[in-house]
Amino acid sequence: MSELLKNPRETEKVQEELRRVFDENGDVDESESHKLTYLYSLLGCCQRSSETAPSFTVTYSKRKQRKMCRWWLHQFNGNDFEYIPFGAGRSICPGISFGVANVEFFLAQLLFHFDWKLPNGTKEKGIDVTEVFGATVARKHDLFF
Ligand code: HEM
Repeated sequence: MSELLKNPRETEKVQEELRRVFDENGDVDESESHKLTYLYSLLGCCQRSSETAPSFTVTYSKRKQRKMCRWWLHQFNGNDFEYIPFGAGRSICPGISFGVANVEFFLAQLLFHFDWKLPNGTKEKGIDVTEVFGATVARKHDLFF
């Protein structure tokens, strides 16, 4: 939501897609979700640039346990670790489908039914996207709109 508010042109494009696909239906459901290519691309970008789960991938060697920062792994191009918002390997998130479906559906509903505006003359550049790290990554300051 923060990224979309910072990029109104992208918001318009994704709303156009959603409203075109679900025009007849009048509401968002799973029936046509395979047609939401722009929404999926945006979600992919956001998951890559702003991770939800800052946990560390733990790898084991014979003698020691090594912790490998997954944000750092995101900087790798051209191998299997370039996109791992749900982790990888044996401890990969088992809730991927449930998690993705909920994020997509919730966001798609809000975009379909509402036009998002920043309050009180706030400019896109004024949105503070500072994050704090814990069990999950969260905004440091609440997002009001
Ligand atoms: C968009 C939503 C979600 C994101 C971004 C996410 C991300 C992650 C990440 C990064 C890990 C660590 C993987 C690793 O250590 O390599 C993880 C683990 C895990 N996730 Fe998720 N997750 C999401 C939703 C869910 C949901 C909905 C459930 C359960 C219903 C779930 C259950 C778990 C469990 C049980 C683990 C531990 C797996 C293990 O250590 O064997 N997650 N998740």
